[in-house]
Amino acid sequence: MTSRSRFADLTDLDAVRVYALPMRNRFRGVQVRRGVLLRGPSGWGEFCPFEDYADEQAVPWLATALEACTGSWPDPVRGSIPVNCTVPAVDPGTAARIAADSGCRTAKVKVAEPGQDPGRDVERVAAVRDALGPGGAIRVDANGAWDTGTAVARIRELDRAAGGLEYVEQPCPSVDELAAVRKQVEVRIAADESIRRAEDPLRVAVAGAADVAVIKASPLGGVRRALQVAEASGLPCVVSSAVESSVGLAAQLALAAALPELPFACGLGTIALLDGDVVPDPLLPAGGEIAVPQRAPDPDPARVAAATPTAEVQRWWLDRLGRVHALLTG
Ligand SMILES: O=C(O)CCC(=O)C1=CC=C[C@@H](O)[C@@H]1C(=O)O
Ligand SMILES: [Mg+2]
Repeated sequence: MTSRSRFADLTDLDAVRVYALPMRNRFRGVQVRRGVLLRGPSGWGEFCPFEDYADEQAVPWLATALEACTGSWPDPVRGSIPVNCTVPAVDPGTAARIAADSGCRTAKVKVAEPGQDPGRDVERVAAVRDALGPGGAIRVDANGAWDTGTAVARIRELDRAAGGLEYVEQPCPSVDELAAVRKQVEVRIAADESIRRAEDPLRVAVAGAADVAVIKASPLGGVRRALQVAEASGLPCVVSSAVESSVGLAAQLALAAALPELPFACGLGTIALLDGDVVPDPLLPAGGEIAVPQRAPDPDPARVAAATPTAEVQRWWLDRLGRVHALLTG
């Protein structure tokens, strides 16, 4: 890919559409997911850094969107991706329903939600185990909320409630804390927030901080970059989404499809978290797997029109896109 195609002039894009899709349950403090769909010579891409991210942090997200709409993805080595369903920090009944309705054999359960009692995590995990039955796999994600002592205690408790956890994602904020926790528990540790730059997975591996690397194309600057990072890490990788529409999710599926090894289900069953989509055939799992599309699906104009936010919100996103593009190309 040439640098010209990767960092296209924004005026080369022939469509730029801001969307806003409500979430079925609050997730990561977000109730409405927003972003921008971009159409270029190779199709559609999506720019959707979370709204609390600084412009600098959003730069690799734009590189990912431009790779999709002006460049290309690596060849896939598999045609479908096993995925987990994602269970937000909801009540046990809702958690069980999400897991059962998904048809997935693996569930990722959010825990350590700020302001929630830890007993709620135990109930949620137990309800998901009941819904999945003994053959399913359960992983939990604490988003770095615990100190090491709390992590060790909670992981043991949640491992019992789950009847065995597959892994715990980012129990503590720092790499050193992950390494310390990993020495004290039997459950595998996965690093997510600790992997945001190309050199991070290696740092995590060298520190003995994780058994699994969670890889996301957007913060790493695209499918090709993320693939290189994954291969350099030497760790088994799980590809996880950024809770995009199906347009952006296609890039994450392309990454999962191109990894030489894929020993775990990926965190790509996230369209179910959104109430709606911008494409006619959302990239939802069937039988716990998502078929890999050859390119991002085309948004449907009527759905995009229905998801178009206020003029003020559109302006905010277009201004952000312009600033981030200037940083990317500057
Ligand atoms: O991995 C999944 O099952 C879904 C994606 C997911 O959980 C996340 C996507 C985007 C932001 C994150 O807070 C969150 C995560 O921490 O992994
Ligand atoms: Mg995570």
